[in-house]
Amino acid sequence: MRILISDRISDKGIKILEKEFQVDVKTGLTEEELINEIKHYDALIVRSSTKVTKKIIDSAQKLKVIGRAGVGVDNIDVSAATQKGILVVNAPEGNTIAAAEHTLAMLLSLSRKIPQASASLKAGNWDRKGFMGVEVKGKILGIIGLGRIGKEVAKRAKSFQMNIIAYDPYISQENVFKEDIELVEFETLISKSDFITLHIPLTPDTKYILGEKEFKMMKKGVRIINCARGGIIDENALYNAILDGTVAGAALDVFETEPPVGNRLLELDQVVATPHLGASTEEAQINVSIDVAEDVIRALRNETVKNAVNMVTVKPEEWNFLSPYVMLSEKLGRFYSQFRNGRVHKVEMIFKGKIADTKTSILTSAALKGLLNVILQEPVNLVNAQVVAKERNIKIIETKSSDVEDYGNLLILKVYTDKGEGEVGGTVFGNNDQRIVQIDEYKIDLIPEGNIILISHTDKPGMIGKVGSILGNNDINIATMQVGRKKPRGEAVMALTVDEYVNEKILREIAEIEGIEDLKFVVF
Ligand SMILES: NC(=O)C1=CN([C@@H]2O[C@H](COP(=O)(O)OP(=O)(O)OC[C@H]3O[C@@H](n4cnc5c(N)ncnc54)[C@H](O)[C@@H]3O)[C@@H](O)[C@H]2O)C=CC1
Ligand SMILES: O=C(O)C(=O)COP(=O)(O)O
Repeated sequence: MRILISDRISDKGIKILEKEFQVDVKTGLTEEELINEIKHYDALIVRSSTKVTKKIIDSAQKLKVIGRAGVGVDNIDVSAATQKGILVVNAPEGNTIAAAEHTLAMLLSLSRKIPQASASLKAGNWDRKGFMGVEVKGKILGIIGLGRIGKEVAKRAKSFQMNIIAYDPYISQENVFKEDIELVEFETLISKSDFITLHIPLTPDTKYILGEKEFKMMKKGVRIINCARGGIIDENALYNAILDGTVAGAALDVFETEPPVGNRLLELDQVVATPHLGASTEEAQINVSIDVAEDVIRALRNETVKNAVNMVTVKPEEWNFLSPYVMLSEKLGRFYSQFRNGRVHKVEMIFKGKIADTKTSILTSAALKGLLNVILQEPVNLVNAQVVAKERNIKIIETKSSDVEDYGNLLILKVYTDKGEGEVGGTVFGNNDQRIVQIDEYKIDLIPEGNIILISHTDKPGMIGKVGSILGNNDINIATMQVGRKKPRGEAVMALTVDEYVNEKILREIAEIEGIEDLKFVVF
């Protein structure tokens, strides 16, 4: 397998990848060049410079994973990747401290005008009046986005005796000590803060979170720090707010367009700027390079990854328990679509027992993967299964109950089609002994492996013998045989596991036995 690295990352990660894969580092590629290159690769690793567009993703032929050596994935068309079943992973922890420290450096640069003073001195001046600063002690620092970086910024700002307020709609006050950080509404934050720093991702929701209206609500003399993403601040509105004196200064590490060629903000004395250096420390670059390399390897080996962006993440301990159920769910789907026809409009996954308290969404994806892969031409995997199903107007529902009936854990895949509904249920015995234990209302005990002949028939003497002799005459060896029935001599289901592939002619011969209503050959 081949890996393309299209932005500069630390050698440490590259060395890990090279132990197992062919790695090519090609930086500075245009979109056109990347469209041509991507066809040959199983994995792509980027930082923020490469824009992984839909065109690039659509040109990929065997791409399985896109790795982001850093946090923000706004440069990757994640929904195009999901659609195509390509996993996106990032490395969100390795550069937290670097970004937080850079933010503090920017805060102090801004309050003490260090870059301007340094440039003046180097230009031959000795100006001690022109660079009067302000202290940060006792000032209100408003943090927008209290995630990994926002929290580290808060800790450090606290040691400067700043008063910290924060806005993050996804965090509640119980998660932070009120003495350290007071969570407030957005309007309160922007109107009360002396310094505002942003630590949110760029998404359609956060685009221009600070614009003309917000700058009008701010305290006169507020200072703004953006070490998160260009595009979360409306740069024109910021420019005007600096000119009209509302904003005393801004420290910007990121820009709407990078590099920020012709950006008027860079002409202003009140602006301190760095070229997207938040994550640029030796330590952070080693961390993210190793983290992304390890996750890309896991993805290429089909193992569970640590930092999936477009799939549910499962911790290794949880994965040990879940993985046999993931395999079973896929088999339930594969089984169902081979023994029933009809246009599917709803899929219900029913979870009973302890399994109901786990990340069931991955099990639902696995069942859909099994079900849809038999029906569709396009490859369906755990990344795109739910998206593909929804695109086909298949309603997906999950029903959970902690009730334990006959089995410790039971998964039932119930499928609703234009020809009626049907279900198949399974469980796992011991560590990884997967079984199908229910087909519609029939109880059964079937190992979902190999080739299975599934026969709906009337239960009466001689049926098993007749089926067995046709198979015997054709040199087909029966490995196991099961009958599920509601009552003696009523409707029943017979499941035969056979060692050989059974051709159409033999299946037709069996189907003609009197009392057999339906017959399907299922291959796992
Ligand atoms: N300048 C640089 O080199 C770097 C920039 N970054 C940027 O910093 C961002 C934050 O990184 P982390 O703290 O690691 O991410 P994170 O995911 O730990 O934190 C983001 C926080 O933003 C919050 N949030 C989301 N939408 C919000 C909204 N509308 N209003 C307020 N809060 C909102 C989330 O609840 C979360 O707590 C990244 O997305 C990336 O764009 C990250 C690393 C380096
Ligand atoms: O991790 C992030 O989100 C960053 O912005 C760092 O970007 P970079 O990898 O330095 O291009």
